Amino acid sequence: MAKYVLALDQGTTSSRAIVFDHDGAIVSVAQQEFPQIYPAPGLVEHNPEDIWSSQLSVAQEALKKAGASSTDVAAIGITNQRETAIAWEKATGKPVFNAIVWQSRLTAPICDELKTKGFDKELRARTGLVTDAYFSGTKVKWILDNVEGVREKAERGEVLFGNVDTFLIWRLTRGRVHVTDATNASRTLLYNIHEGEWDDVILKELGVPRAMLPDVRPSSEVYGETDPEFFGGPIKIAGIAGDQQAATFGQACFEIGMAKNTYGTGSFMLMNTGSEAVESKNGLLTTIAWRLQNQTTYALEGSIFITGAAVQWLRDGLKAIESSGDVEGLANTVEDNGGIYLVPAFVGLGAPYWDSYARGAILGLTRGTTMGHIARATLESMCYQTRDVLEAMVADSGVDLKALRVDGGAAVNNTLMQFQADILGVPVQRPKVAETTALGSAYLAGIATNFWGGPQEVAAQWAIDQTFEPRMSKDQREKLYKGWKKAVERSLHWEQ
Ligand SMILES: Nc1ncnc2c1ncn2[C@@H]1O[C@H](COP(=O)(O)OP(=O)(O)O)[C@@H](O)[C@H]1O
Ligand SMILES: O=P(O)(O)OC[C@H](O)CO
Repeated sequence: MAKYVLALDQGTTSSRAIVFDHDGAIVSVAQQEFPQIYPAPGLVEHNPEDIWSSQLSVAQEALKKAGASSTDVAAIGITNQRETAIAWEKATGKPVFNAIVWQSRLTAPICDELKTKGFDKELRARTGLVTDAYFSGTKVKWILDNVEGVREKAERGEVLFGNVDTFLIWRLTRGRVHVTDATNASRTLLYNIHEGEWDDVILKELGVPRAMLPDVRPSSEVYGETDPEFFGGPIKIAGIAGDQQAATFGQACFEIGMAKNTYGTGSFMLMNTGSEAVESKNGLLTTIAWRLQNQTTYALEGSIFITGAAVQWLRDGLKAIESSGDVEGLANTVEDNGGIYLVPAFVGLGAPYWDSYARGAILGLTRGTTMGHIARATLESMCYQTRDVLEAMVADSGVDLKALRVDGGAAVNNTLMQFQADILGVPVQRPKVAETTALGSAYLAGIATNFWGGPQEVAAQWAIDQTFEPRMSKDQREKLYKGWKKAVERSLHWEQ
């Protein structure tokens, strides 16, 4: 009998594989970073072969560490950096261009044109998304328009498109399965979230041939089996979700009004809005949280492009710290931010500002400023941005958040989590299993293969590691936040 589920978590900076047991506990983990490609300021790409080879190798390593063979594994769940667009030749599986990463501003001019035409309103109504270079649709259009010969082949169905989930499944099944799930589809700017289909009006406007698009399936079902060669025998692929949706599932946010925030490269807050696709009037996205047996659950999302990546910049760019974990000690060399605000608009700003042309800024510098203040301002910027999206979420949903569930690589930072609770005025709950993204995709795969019973079993397994209660006075909280809003103002439209 199968004892485990294997989760493949293909993130922006690393590929991870985690083996979970029936209690939802981690049995083994393997992780590999892979190269980031920055062709020009504001552009970010990955080599799809790096994505594939790192992901396959960590999957094999995680199974080996667990001492597991293919028959020990009930299923594989796939979760992925979302929106990142890949196109490849059907016959050979060979990518026709680099993966254009979600962060890349490459298609900002295409988005400007769509907005000038007024098509942004159609896009918002049909997809729940704003017209921004973040999403896959304009990236696919760019590849079709700029890589020679691709458009003709795509029209004949000889070049296929997929997000990272689709590409990995194509490779794992040796070209037998071309699918995605509703959560990933809802991030493409090509999918009608109300009708549950690729949207012909949008496909026509962007000139994207339907023949190149994957089948859109629920987030939990058996899509196919891995080629026996990879893991010594076939394993069912039975769960797919974009990483932020998978984390929302892994955090057991099953009731309307429950929300989680993930602190990785960027931060993404999702609030469950049930069977209703709530339209945002405050700069958030309406997205699909998951689809189980054709029942769609929606969410409001606040997507923040840079949070943990600003800590990486302190490490790699400024060389102020040796490892990301050192930021906490450096920030604690000072008592407060000393009036410093850092706006990490390195690739523009996402929710709720949606300004591709904003750029990073450090404000309030004096002769007394130390690297400690800058480190503190970096951590605080993660929390202020989260407050920006939480305010929008409360305004859109009418729900007063009782607690925020947190996860992601930076959530281990207690100083950060305490400041987050202080600046929101809401308790912050960190769960025992911090790998909620991988866990969520494991649950989706395990539910499809009867390894787990359903969401109620997931909710029963969720447990708190630590709660951070707000301790700051309201006056102090509002004063600090006012300073942030002023700093953001200064960074907007910088490149225009
Ligand atoms: N102790 C820490 N304090 C603040 N940020 C941290 C800490 N540890 C890691 N990070 C940041 O968290 C991010 C890694 O988180 P992870 O969830 O693995 O990201 P992703 O899935 O986006 O690649 C990095 O950007 C890193 O700088
Ligand atoms: O890879 P992560 O964890 O930074 O997540 C990226 C998001 O899915 C982008 O929308």
